[in-house]
Amino acid sequence: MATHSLLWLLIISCPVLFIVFLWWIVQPRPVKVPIKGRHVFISGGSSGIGLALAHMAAQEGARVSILARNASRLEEAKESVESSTGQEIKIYSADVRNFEEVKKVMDEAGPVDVLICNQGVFTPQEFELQSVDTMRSMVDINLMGTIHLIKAALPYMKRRRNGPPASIALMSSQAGQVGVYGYTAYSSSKFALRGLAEALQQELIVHNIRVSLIFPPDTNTPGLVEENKMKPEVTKLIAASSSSMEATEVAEKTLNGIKSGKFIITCNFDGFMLSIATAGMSPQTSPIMAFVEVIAAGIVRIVALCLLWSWYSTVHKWHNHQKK
Ligand SMILES: NC(=O)C1=CN([C@@H]2O[C@H](COP(=O)(O)OP(=O)(O)OC[C@H]3O[C@@H](n4cnc5c(N)ncnc54)[C@H](OP(=O)(O)O)[C@@H]3O)[C@@H](O)[C@H]2O)C=CC1
Ligand SMILES: CCCCCCCCCCCCCCCC(=O)[C@@H](N)CO
Repeated sequence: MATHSLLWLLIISCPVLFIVFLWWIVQPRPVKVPIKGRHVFISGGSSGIGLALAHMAAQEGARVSILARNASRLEEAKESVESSTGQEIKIYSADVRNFEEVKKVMDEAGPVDVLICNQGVFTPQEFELQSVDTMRSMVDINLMGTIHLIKAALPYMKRRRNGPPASIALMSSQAGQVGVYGYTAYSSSKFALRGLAEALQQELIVHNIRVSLIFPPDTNTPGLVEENKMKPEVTKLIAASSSSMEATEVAEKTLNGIKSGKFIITCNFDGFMLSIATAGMSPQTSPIMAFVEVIAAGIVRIVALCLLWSWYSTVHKWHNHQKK
């Protein structure tokens, strides 16, 4: 009897002690990043996920600025956000590829509290068929554009002295966690954001700035409608491994993740599994999530290997079908 209860005590106390240990070591420490009354700057805010974010942030009482190239789409976005939320928002027309333009915008917009680098372009195509120019535009807009935005906004963000933490959020993709057929250039540009975010968080922690990385699945946006017109069949089949979402749902996950100071922000259950499979050396602020990552690692790796097996079967089947 006594050994029985001792055994139970051990079984229960081991995980509890382990969680306490994780709670003690996780870095950066968990924080809250308030949105209300703060300056939220969203690039690519005139369409899709960015526009949904602008609506939501304005609804929550943030001072919202959005940036994109096309001036008339910016005007439309401004009208729609203002009429539905009653909050005034600022619009800026610039191409993120041009650092001088971006810098001018940031000088004019004033200090940003929450910078959401969401602009992005995606053209899926087999590597051998895709032109170097198309590839370069994805890397330039998705990666260099993000670097330009942060570079221009950071000096002002760092000048904040006290007050709640600031935040820099980068819109990656599930194709930034796993390479996917047809996304050679796009996946490169989105994987790169992870390295950027991990290194940047180490540099900015002392300035009380939190970095977040968002990994959405296929999301119903004007961008996706365009993308689907030329998506290779194999890319469609593989991307269907994760269920698709609405822009408002992704925006909600994003904003909640930013407010909780999360480093990795996942959007659906598949994305949650993917984040465990690719936890790597990314920071984890939540001791519970750290616990789940450790306990589930082995089994999730098996699931990942099975999924890869099915993806490779798809590729082979398609290849054989094409040869016929
Ligand atoms: N939709 C999806 O399935 C998924 C999307 N994502 C990512 O989410 C983000 C938003 O995607 P989504 O809402 O679908 O995209 P949309 O195509 O609907 O919107 C893209 C936005 O980015 C702006 N933009 C594009 N290029 C530039 C540029 N050079 N300079 C400034 N602004 C630019 C566009 O405005 P304009 O053209 O006027 O400049 C527009 O506001 C992207 O980073 C994308 O990679 C991630 C996973 C899935
Ligand atoms: C271990 C368990 C794994 C769970 C399932 C993982 C499924 C991964 C599917 C990847 C799909 C990539 C979609 C990219 C969307 C995107 O960015 C484009 N629409 C362009 O915007």
